Amino acid sequence: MAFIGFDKVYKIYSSGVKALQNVSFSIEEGEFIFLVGPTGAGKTTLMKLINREELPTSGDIWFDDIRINHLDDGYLPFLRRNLGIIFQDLKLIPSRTVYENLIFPLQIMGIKKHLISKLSSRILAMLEMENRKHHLVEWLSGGERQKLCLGRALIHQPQLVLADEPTGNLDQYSAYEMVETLYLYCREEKASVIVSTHNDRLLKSFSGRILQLDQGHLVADRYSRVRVETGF
Ligand SMILES: Nc1ncnc2c1ncn2[C@@H]1O[C@H](COP(=O)(O)OP(=O)(O)OP(=O)(O)O)[C@@H](O)[C@H]1O
Repeated sequence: MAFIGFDKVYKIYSSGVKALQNVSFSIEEGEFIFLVGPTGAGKTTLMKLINREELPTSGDIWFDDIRINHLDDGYLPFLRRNLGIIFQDLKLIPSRTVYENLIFPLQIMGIKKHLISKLSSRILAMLEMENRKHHLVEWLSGGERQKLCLGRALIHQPQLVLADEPTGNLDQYSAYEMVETLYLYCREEKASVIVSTHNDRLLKSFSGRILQLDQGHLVADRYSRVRVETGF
């Protein structure tokens, strides 16, 4: 059984927009996926279906042997424990510190203080933001906020990471660094990672599977191989 499975999924919003049409694919554990397609192709919708923020109009979605479109709402926190999500609108609390924002998901999960301290130190070191730990998020640059979101998504060591346009406001080097972090996380933790992007240069910098949507249809599913995987 695949780790993630979409089986003939349709998503038609109440406005009548057909955001996804007859989409079927499967993803194995440890796969790194770029999700591409023009504006409005359905990339965010696809991620929201995996996160159970939206339900499909028809078809089934499987996550680790569980048919999540039939999952009782009471089980959603268990589903989301296995997910790390980087949203387009970041969802940080600007009036709180870097540290407070970082550990927020761990507190919700009821993780013990000593483990929170260990996990947060590891992530702050990974982000090279130890000296920003007590800074308010509103003092950070856009790129630093995006880095913090990346850390917050990975801090609980999820099995699946969904990153929706995580490099949107970043310069090319920072975008590369962010995807490289996700790429290494995928390899080291054997986690699956789905990154939606409009940035073609990133596709040329990392080997991986590319799922391409167009007007709600999955129009291509291919692999790209890059000979040298470090540096631009
Ligand atoms: N809540 C909603 N209600 C109605 N229509 C929606 C809703 N969310 C998205 N849509 C529509 O569904 C289609 C797919 O949107 P989606 O955000 O999934 O595309 P996308 O590929 O992520 O686009 P972008 O690259 O611009 O972020 C678009 O036509 C969009 O306007």
